[in-house]
Amino acid sequence: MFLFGDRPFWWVHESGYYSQAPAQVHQFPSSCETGPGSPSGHCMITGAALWPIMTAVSSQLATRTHSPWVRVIPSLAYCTFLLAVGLSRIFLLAHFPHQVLAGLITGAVLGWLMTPRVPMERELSFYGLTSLALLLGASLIYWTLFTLGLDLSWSISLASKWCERPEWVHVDSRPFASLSRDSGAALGLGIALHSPCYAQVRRAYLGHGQKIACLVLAMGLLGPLDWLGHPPQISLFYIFNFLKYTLWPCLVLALVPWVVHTFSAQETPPVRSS
Ligand SMILES: O=P(O)(O)OC[C@H]1O[C@@H](O)[C@H](O)[C@@H](O)[C@@H]1O
Repeated sequence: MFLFGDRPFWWVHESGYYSQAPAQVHQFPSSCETGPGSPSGHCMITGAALWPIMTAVSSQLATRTHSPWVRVIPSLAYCTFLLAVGLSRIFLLAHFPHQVLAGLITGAVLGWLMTPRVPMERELSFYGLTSLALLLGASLIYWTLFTLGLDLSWSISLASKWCERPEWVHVDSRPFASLSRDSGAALGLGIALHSPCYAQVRRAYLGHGQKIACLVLAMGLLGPLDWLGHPPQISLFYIFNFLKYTLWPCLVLALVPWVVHTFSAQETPPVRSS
């Protein structure tokens, strides 16, 4: 039940503490999150996702510099950025401070635990089954609790009720949107890692210029792809969301590097052997 925290933007109205003198709260387009408040998803996901980057940069610096001050820069940047994310979540009334703290700690622990365990060498069936287990497991828990009288969508109703503007209640903040995203990404990771494009690029060496080209091309493709796939019907949205996030790892890990590698290999004149 501790995962069911209220968010401040609806709690001020629902708690009854301010029934005598109604509180005026200022909301923002990103205040109206529809999931439960505890722990903060932004802090947790950002903390977990940046952990491997922070540790990789730290170890690079450790091998290249002897200054202990330089080596702590990645950790300081990590903490400062997360602090900013956490403060912004509180400022927006999306969270109470303890929910942000719980998100920060959970994110760092997840990053620390999962970084050495990224499944890169597993069979495609492993990724497919992981995706299926996520989808079926969460749906089963949802419908079982729903049948027992516990509606896990309670937070969507409260967010919709107390959000200042209906257009600020984003459908992609719903818990099932996260589920379709994560299960799609798990499947996409497997497809990408087992694709012929990835098999070619993993043996190739990409120079700095090619890496920058990959980044630019990936950003250029992911932007429009993110914009697509917002059908008004909720079940269609989940299906589109799943497909979109299945495609993302395929683009980023396999297709884009393959295109850049193939294209730039044609541009580079072959090295003559003496
Ligand atoms: O709990 P917060 O900080 O408002 O973050 C909510 C977000 O948390 C993320 O974990 C989810 O993937 C998003 O879909 C969701 O919008």
